[in-house]
Amino acid sequence: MQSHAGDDAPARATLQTTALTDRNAVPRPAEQVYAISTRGLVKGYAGPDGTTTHAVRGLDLDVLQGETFAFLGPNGAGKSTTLALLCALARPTAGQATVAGADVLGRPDQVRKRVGMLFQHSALDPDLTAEQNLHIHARLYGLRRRHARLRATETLELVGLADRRRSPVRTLSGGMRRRLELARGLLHSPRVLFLDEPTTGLDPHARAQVWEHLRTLRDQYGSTIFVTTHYLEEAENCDRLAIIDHGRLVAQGTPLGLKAAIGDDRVALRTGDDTAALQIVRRTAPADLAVTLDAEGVSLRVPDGSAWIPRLCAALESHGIAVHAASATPPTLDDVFFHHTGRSIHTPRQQAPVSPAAATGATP
Ligand SMILES: Nc1ncnc2c1ncn2[C@@H]1O[C@H](COP(=O)(O)OP(=O)(O)OP(=O)(O)O)[C@@H](O)[C@H]1O
Repeated sequence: MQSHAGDDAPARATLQTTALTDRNAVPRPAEQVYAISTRGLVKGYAGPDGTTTHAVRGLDLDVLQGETFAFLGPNGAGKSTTLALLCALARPTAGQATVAGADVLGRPDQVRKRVGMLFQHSALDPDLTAEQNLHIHARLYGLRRRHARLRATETLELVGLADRRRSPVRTLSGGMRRRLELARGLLHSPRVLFLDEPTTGLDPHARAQVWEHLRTLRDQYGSTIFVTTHYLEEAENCDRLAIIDHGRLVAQGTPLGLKAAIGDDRVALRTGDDTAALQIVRRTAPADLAVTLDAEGVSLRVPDGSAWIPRLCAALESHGIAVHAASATPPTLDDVFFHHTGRSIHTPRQQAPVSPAAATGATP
């Protein structure tokens, strides 16, 4: 396994010492410190009818310390289950994971102490004030009374709620409640913050505010942030992302890198006669390219899409077909998802494959 945030890291200390004392030493790249590292992580749920739902199937994941990392996948892909495993709230069926320097199987108590969590469902008491909610949670985390008060004040300021500290939670907007949850998750200064779909149900303005605070956390405090989401634009906000589908990791990288790997632009044409246009475009484009017709018109994927537009328009117009609109769009993260899974992230999920529990127990 790699070294982790929170290890007593003698290797890192050695590296720094070497750089200071040995001028002839060959410079080495800074050692990468992982806040989260998993190998072959599996979680199966036994069903009453003797089948097993494999929610997570052999996950290998590395998240660098200080990184904002998105875990992107459609409903039922296994995101919440992975989060529960990484926060040591559920035991893996197989595999291993180290989070904030502690092993989730060997030291689940340490993992829980070192991470902060924001669940999909609110853990706030609506009748207590923002401040009272934080005090209670700080005491539950084991913070002494004075320290609890101090951290409540600090975290309320961090999420922009200092002026609402005496407001009962039920009077706060949905966005403010999410930010208060964020403050709650930060009370004990966690090394890694996990957020399960933190902006689901929020309007775009409130969503942007939550992200503003997450970016502050990363930029000012170097926090490691792990966010599950099915919003493509949220994954775009992150330093890196992993795409999960049916419990398996299908791709991992930076948003730019993943999109660049797809390469091709999407060219879409709206014409006076899309059915006839489909045939002309098929004859004009290279033979191995798939040209499709849907509600948005005729489309195809080609490298350097904008260079193809004049060529296709000329071919269509020479056959008397008027082109009303033409566009070339670089790949999106949904295209990346499509490339790896054969469907859009917004397509309703097929029934997850199940297998007889007795046959495996831990089969990914
Ligand atoms: N406690 C459980 N018992 C049995 N099956 C479960 C349990 N929890 C989750 N599952 C199943 O495991 C699979 C993955 O679920 P999970 O909640 O991890 O997905 P998700 O990506 O977080 O979905 P969502 O975005 O809808 O929350 C699904 O098929 C789900 O029905």
